[in-house]
Amino acid sequence: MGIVLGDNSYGKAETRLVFVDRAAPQHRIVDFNVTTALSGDLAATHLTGDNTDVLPTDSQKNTVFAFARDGVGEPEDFAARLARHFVESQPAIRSATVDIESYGWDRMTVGGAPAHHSFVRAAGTRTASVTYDGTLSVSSGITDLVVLNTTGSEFWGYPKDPYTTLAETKDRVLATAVTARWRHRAGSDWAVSHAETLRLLLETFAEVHSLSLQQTLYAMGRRVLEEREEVAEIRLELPNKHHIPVDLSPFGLDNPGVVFHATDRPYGLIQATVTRDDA
Ligand SMILES: O=c1[nH]c(=O)c2[nH]c(=O)[nH]c2[nH]1
Repeated sequence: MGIVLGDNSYGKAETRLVFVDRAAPQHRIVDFNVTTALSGDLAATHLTGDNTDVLPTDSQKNTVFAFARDGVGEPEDFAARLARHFVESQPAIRSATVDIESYGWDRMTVGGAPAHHSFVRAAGTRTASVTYDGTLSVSSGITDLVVLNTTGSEFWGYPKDPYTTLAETKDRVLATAVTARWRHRAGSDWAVSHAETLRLLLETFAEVHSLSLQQTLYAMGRRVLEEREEVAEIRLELPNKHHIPVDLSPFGLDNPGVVFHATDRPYGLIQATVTRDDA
């Protein structure tokens, strides 16, 4: 029986980096969660414990902070800088992936004026994932973006087997927490590309009259590919955050679509990649 080492990588997960830009009286902040993953000729450490080629994960964490000294810019650019650095400075490293979660902070309004140094956490988390192995591949995304339509959603026409109890509906609450990740086929202004893609995802969620969350998902992905030519493909993961109408008849009350039980588990999970047929 032969035993061999398969795919492997190593890095520092979840380095929490906060950068405060004090250049103007109105401060700005960047709040990242950075994960590095390096791979290459790393058999020696696995097989014999020879660490000649193992840049410590502690050094990787330190690099994240050192590279932030003069500003970090867009998450895609910061991830690319780091990924390139690890491959170009470490002979054994062939490929580096840097994942960043970027938490948004909105400036507070205090006494009707924009605050100088006070912020409130924004909804949703922007994500970027960059791999450098001689060429750069860049994906951007969003996670934990919770959205809800109070109407404009139906679900009916499904098969009924002996275990089906779900009532068909022509009007339900549709809610989800969007996780989306899209691969770029060309570089672009990352901030604009992200803001516009997010706008398209949200607008489509709001505008589509939904016969299923699957239909909504596909429409969201399709709209992004139609309007953002820099995007090669997009993957969406949409948990169906069920809102179940409560039967109030035991209390002698009707419920004309006003009282719901928002359940958190279990939840339907709808996932798909929407791609170009030339991607
Ligand atoms: O939009 C939906 N898709 C499903 O596949 C499904 N299944 C279910 O129970 N409710 C729903 N809703």
